[in-house]
Amino acid sequence: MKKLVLVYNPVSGKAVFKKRLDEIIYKLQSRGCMVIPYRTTPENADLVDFIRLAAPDGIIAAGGDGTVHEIVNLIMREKLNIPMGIIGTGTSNDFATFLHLDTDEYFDRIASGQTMKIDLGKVGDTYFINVASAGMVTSIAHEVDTRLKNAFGKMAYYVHGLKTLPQFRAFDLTVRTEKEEFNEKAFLFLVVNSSVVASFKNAAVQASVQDGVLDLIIMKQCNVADLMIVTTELLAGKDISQRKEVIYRQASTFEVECSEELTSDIDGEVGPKLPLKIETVPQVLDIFY
Ligand SMILES: Nc1ncnc2c1ncn2[C@@H]1O[C@H](COP(=O)(O)OP(=O)(O)OP(=O)(O)O)[C@@H](O)[C@H]1O
Repeated sequence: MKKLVLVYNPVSGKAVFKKRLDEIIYKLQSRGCMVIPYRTTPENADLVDFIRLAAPDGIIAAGGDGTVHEIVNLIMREKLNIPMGIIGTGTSNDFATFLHLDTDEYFDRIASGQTMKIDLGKVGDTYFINVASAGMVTSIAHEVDTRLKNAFGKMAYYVHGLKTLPQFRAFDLTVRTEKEEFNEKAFLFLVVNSSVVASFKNAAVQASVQDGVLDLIIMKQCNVADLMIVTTELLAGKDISQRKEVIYRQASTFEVECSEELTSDIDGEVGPKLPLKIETVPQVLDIFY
């Protein structure tokens, strides 16, 4: 019998998982899995001990991108060497959306132990599964309070962005990869693993979580009209990588510097200030898939 710790965040999204707990336990138990629930808190001080004591065959993270990020880092930091599953119940569930995990068959694959190895990104000691970024989208995401995020859901970032449009600032960025170095005045940059970012489904067209590289998207400084066109195309899921306002690159290492103080965002959490060295750690995490 497969033993699984189900780490669930009771407040993610609209606190939806509380209503789904019984259903999810049923789905796993009826497929022959033993389910051990762990309810998260902002600290999760005893989570490592809990997991060590439970000695599970896998961890299922039920929450938003923040919960997924925390479990990824726990597995890596503690060298747990067990697969992780994802049940997306947050405001945005970018990684689960990218892998199309929101299906009934996913529970069959968890129960049968079907996994794949995926790349992660790393900044300092912190791993990220989806995105490291800095610039205007970062400040928007952190300013949106939870209530507003819940009320407007995925549109919150965009709506809030429109409100603050005149305050958008460009930053002088220097980017160094293993292949090149360049400078650009830009509104924001993102280094992504999957192509779903801030609920934009096709933000990085070439992204794969198994290719051993990360994808850089830079939104160059441009006028408001052009910015609106790119945003509209992003919302429509169009490929923006070839647009003149965008720089798109793939590389295994990105060093990003900024002439001003700029704070990064790592998988939706506040990250370190620039300069950043962002590395790909190829095929290092087992995911139920
Ligand atoms: N029991 C709890 N009570 C209050 N906050 C909690 C609790 N458990 C976890 N959290 C907080 O939830 C946040 C992570 O939320 P998560 O990212 O999973 O969902 P979300 O914010 O709804 O979705 P997303 O990040 O995808 O927009 C963390 O800041 C964590 O501290």
